[in-house]
Amino acid sequence: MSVRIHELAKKIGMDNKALLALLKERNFEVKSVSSTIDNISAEAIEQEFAEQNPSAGSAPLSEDAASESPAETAPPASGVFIPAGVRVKSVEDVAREKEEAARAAAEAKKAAQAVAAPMPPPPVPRPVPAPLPPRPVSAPPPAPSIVSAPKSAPSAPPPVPVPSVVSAPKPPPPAPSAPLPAAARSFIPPVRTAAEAAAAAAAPKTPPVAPAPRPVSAPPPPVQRPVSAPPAPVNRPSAPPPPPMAGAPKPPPAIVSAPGATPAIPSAAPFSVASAPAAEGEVKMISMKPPIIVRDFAPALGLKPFKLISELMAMGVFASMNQTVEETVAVKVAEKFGFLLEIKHRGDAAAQQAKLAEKAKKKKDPNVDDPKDLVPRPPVVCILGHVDHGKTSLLDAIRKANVVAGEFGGITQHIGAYQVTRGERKITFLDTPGHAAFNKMRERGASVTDIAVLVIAADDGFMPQTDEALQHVQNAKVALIVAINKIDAKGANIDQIKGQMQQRGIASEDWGGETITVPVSAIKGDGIDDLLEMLALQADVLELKANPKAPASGIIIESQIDTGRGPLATVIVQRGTLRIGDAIVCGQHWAKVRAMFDDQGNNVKEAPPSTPVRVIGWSGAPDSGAEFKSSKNAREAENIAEEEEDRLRKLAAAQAAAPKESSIESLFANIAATQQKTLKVIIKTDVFGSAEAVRHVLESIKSTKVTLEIVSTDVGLIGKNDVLMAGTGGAVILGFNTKLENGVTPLAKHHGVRIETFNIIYELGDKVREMMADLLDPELKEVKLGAAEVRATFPLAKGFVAGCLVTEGKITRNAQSRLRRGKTVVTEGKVNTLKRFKDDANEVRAGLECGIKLDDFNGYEIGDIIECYEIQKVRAAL
Ligand SMILES: Nc1nc2c(ncn2[C@@H]2O[C@H](COP(=O)(O)OP(=O)(O)OP(=O)(O)O)[C@@H](O)[C@H]2O)c(=O)[nH]1
Repeated sequence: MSVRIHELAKKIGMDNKALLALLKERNFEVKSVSSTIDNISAEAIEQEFAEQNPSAGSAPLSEDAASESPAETAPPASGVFIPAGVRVKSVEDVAREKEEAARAAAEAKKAAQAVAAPMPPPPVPRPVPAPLPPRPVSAPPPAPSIVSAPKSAPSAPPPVPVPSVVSAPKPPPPAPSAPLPAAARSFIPPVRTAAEAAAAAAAPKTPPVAPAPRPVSAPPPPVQRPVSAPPAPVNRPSAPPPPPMAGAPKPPPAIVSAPGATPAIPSAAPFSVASAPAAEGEVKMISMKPPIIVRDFAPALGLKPFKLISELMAMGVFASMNQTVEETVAVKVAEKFGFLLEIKHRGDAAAQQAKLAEKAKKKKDPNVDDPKDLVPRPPVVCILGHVDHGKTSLLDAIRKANVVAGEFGGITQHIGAYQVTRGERKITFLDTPGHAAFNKMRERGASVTDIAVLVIAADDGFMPQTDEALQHVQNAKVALIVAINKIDAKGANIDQIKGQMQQRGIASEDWGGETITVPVSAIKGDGIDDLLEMLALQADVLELKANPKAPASGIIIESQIDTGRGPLATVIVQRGTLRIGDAIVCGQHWAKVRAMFDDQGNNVKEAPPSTPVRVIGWSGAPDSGAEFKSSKNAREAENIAEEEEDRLRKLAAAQAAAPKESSIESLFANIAATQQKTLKVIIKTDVFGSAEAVRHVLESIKSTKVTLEIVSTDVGLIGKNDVLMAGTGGAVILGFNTKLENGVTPLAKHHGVRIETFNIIYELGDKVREMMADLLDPELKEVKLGAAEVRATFPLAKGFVAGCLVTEGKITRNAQSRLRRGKTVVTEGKVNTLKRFKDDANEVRAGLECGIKLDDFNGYEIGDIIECYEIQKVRAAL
């Protein structure tokens, strides 16, 4: 058993995403809020939340938590709610810890180097090496008091209690940006070079007075963090004074000031000084433009050029003052001196400038929304799947499950786009046909949606259109939810479907994949709520937003010409709000929105993002799948549409006028084409999508013998103009889901125009195939009638006659025949004479004897076979 994250979140009253973040931090393998965790963990979390005091702040803290400063227990910036008693490391914590560990390692290394320095002196007894408390949780000392400690450093021996300060377990402050007084910084380990070493040497003699450290152990104030030193400093007291310094202790101040002032490094000790900042964790950045010339590079590192040259020589690189240093070498040298060298190539700057320009451009671009204008919008969900797998039934069930189902009338079949309300949320659905011919519609559906629901019948499994729909979904890169429908049906096998899903790389969540899979029964209504919940959840994850204030734009889902209302189109608004009176343009068509209707036929005045509406007022039926955009006014929209029409016309003319390939082959091909039989058709359909589907079916009919020419495709009733056009061009009119205008039938009869109408797409395809085949000359086919074996020969006055026994079928007078001797055909001709005894016969059947004489042949031999056949004409295949 497992529990989905969103379910658990609901139970414990926590935000989905917050819980997801919390679980991720706890190393649960969860990807989305629809992922699951095991029952036991879920219960533990539930319990944990149940036990906790509602106010996290007042909850009794665990030992760990209690040890944290208030800042640590506060909810992280991510907004993730962390219950009391639950210690969760924030990202910053983790980063800080890492940084700290790295620093500690560096220090340890340094200390080790110091120990290994020339002539390591005998280990100095550590004054207060004392066992360091693991986590001096007990409040850190107030910052100022600590700061005061180092202040005394230059004049007085280093305070012995340093270790205790150092021992402060708390990592360094999360925000290093917190200004740390220079004196305080000098307190940090690396500072401890000459002066400190000397002081350390003296330290054992000095009693651990430590006025400064005391405050460290002082109670509460949380300020202590910044000062808390890295763990390594434990070595500090034992660090021996460097021998050369022993005699002449150098005043530490120069070093103390190192963090701030880079170049002011005594050339005599470039290494120690230069490395100071790095040791303090303050890696200094130098940025230089190539080429890096020794003369410029040295001052940047705070070195005299000759020093840099000798340093380079030590690395095997010989360069003079004016010579350039290779970038990789320069970086290494910089690192050696505690700097991070950033080389600014010109390309980088150019790219940066280009980026800035792009940003500026975007700012001005009216097509780019200001994030503050974006508001959540309903998801657009497309239902896809194989024919008859229950897409429409599922949509019906969803509409019934809709909480305002009572408000809905019957399904408005044609619009194909619906909006349902669930609780306070709206979801927009697009229904797509499952038949192969409607591929374009499915592709369009998938491409304009946010989430695709792939419906698979549990008793049928993946079928060709299921795979095709899946392909569309994957191409469109939209979120996928699989609805295994018909789970109530006999033979339903959910596991088999899940297996098929796995084979296709979309394994179901409970099979270790990521695809949300919901078993449903559209007929019984089972699982519909789960499906809606998953859709809502997925929409949450996608964080869909749009700008309702922008000029309206969107996609044409379907268009048609309605008798009475003229061209109308179902559109989905994707951006902005479409209002009555708006001027919109789509390709070569434009509209001043006269009226808009929702999926139930109600008048609507405005359509915000993700709303499907039917728009009336178009100049023509726009292409499905095309994008529409708002214009300033109707005139501008008309102009744009006209320009587009003009452009398309010119393009077509240019294509027609383009020089054709002229070669002998193309000449013969052209001659063959003119001689080839052609079936011309005019397509009329109810909606644009059907026209596409019919075209698709017709284009899929392949024949080398007959060409199919689609003269025109249009939506609407079959009218007189269509008949006249068909009469002139010798075309056939194919109507799909449409009717004939009054007076069309007699006109068609008069002009000899054939009109065929269909409601089922594959019937249309079959009929067109037939019509194409009818144009071909019939094929001749030999049909065997029977055979007879020659048993004797009889002389006649003129020639011979063969005495035969009919062995199969029948022998017919005047039928075509051939005489075989073994495998050789000796002669072919008609059966001239056929006699039964002495009488003429028209046909003699198998098992009877007869006399046969073939046209102009007398050479019969016993054993010859006479075969009788006829030639029939059959319809040629395409
Ligand atoms: N037993 C059972 N039958 C169902 C279920 N859902 C749909 N059907 C039946 O499946 C058949 C096809 O349903 P439709 O909803 O028309 O299928 P469709 O996928 O929309 O079909 P097209 O639009 O032609 O692609 C109908 O006879 C439905 O009654 C279900 O959950 N259980």
